[in-house]
Amino acid sequence: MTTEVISSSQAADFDYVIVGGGTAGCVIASRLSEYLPNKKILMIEAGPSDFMDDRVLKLKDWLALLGGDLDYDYPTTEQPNGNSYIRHSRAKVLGGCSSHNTLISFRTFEYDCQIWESMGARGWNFKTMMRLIDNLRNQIQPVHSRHRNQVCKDWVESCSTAMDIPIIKDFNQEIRETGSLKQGAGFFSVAYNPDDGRRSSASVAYIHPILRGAEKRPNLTILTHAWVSKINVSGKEVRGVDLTLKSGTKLTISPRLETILCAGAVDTPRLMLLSGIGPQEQLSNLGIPVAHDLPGVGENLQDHPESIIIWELNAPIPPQTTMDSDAGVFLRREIPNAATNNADPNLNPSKLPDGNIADIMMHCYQIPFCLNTQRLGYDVPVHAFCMTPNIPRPRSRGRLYLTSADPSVKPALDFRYFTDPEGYDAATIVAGLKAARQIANQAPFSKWLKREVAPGAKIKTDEELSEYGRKVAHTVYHPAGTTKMGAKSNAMAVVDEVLKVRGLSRVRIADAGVFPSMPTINPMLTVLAVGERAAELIAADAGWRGDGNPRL
Ligand SMILES: Cc1cc2nc3c(=O)[nH]c(=O)nc-3n(C[C@H](O)[C@H](O)[C@H](O)COP(=O)(O)OP(=O)(O)OC[C@H]3O[C@@H](n4cnc5c(N)ncnc54)[C@H](O)[C@@H]3O)c2cc1C
Repeated sequence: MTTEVISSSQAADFDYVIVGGGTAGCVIASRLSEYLPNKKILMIEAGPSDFMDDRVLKLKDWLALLGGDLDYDYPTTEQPNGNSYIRHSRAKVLGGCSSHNTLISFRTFEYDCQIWESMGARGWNFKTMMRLIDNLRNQIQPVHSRHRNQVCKDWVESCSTAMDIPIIKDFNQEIRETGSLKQGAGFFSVAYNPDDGRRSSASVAYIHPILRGAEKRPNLTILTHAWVSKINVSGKEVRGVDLTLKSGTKLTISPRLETILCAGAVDTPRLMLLSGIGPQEQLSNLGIPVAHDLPGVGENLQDHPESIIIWELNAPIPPQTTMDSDAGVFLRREIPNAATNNADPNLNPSKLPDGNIADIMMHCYQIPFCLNTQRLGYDVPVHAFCMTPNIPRPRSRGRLYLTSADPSVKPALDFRYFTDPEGYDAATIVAGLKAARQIANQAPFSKWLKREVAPGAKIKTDEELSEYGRKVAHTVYHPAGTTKMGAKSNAMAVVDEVLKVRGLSRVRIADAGVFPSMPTINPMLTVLAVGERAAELIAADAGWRGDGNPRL
């Protein structure tokens, strides 16, 4: 079972402490306790357990969790080129964001692995990523036929006809076999149980078997409702963390071996900065004593921005669905290998050619997802269908920073959306909106549509589409990169290729923050793979010799 209480005598009895029982944290807790049965592991989660909690477990109800009591709900700073009203949901519950996301599951592309390696993430190659993803415990499969409604099926068919692209039966099989996705449309693969519609989140797949007693892990303690407020640094060594239990009791945990930070791309850098680990100038200006000057903490903030185009339907959407966003389309806008012309050395330092892999992606939403259009005065149709073009490999880079030493003040998230000097990000959104209209004009999908609600027929030129597209821009909820992995020579890297924090001993980071750059696809499987690899690396340092598979 999970617990909300540990005593001060227990506090000194752990070998490893995992901060954050989220997507990567759950993988690491499960694997480390399996690989190292003689080591004691504590995982600390700020939120409650999701075990037997159908509010969380029923995938279709995901939207109801956003903005509620299980959401940290981070605002963004003013975005002069984009939308300043975006709220970034981050889950506060066991399983982290995999407990409130849509569980769309894509394998990492080979190209993204090559970019990572070119940025100093040695060993994070495609072969290794595929091995790690093969090893995941989540139940992942294409949306079941019983969850495919006719509107969505017609949409996929129209994507294929209008754009002259194939229908892909299994996106992940395609990535596994060819290394990427080029143009194509199809139903997503989703981490869920098609029989009961429940999530196969990180906690369900990795922790629930332990909570049910189906797997015995006497060496693992899962502490919920406990907030980690400080990483304790002595000299150049991390000694552990301070935390507050649900009861209000404060404890210091000093693991014998390592502290592993898995609080996510927002809360890991936030905790590091509040603990004095980060850019010296920022910390000194706020009066936070500097424990370790590390300039990259909070920098390199990335996301998948998306925009939206909305139609009113002339009939209600049939009820079959997994979570109202069951299918998607991948397109290619630029000429082959255009990425080699990218002048920014921080984005593609080795000028790696991108062939003709997808550079536009679109989800469909079978609900009125009108939160950003309504503010501009557009109406909200009862029966709606939305397409949300996003930027798979965005070029704008932002930063996360503290504005106060007060730990209750949320950090500033400045994504700097649509600020890349070449205007690549904005152009991708315009191309996506135009493609969406082409698809909407194509039968059989076109037969379902009554009218375009937003932006509406009056918005036509590229300039108009760009302005609209950026004003109503939203997030696919994929912040990453704020504690990036990189080569020793890169002063802005926060962790090395084995996830150890630069210049400090006995501490690693394993969450979406370590991504050197954003993978082309929705990132959850890549985060789970980071968790799997972190567990292998940590266990190997403690003498684990693996399961007989070669470690690349
Ligand atoms: C609404 C939404 C929809 C998404 N949909 C998809 C999708 O369909 N497919 C996809 O691939 N990706 C999706 N994503 C992105 C994906 O879910 C995340 O990238 C991924 O889950 C992040 O994992 P993580 O381990 O980095 O962090 P998290 O999963 O966020 O884990 C961090 C954990 O740390 C805990 N924590 C934080 N601070 C502290 C502290 N100080 N003390 C103790 N505990 C702390 C948190 O409570 C949380 O449980 C979505 C995200 C959101 C928000």
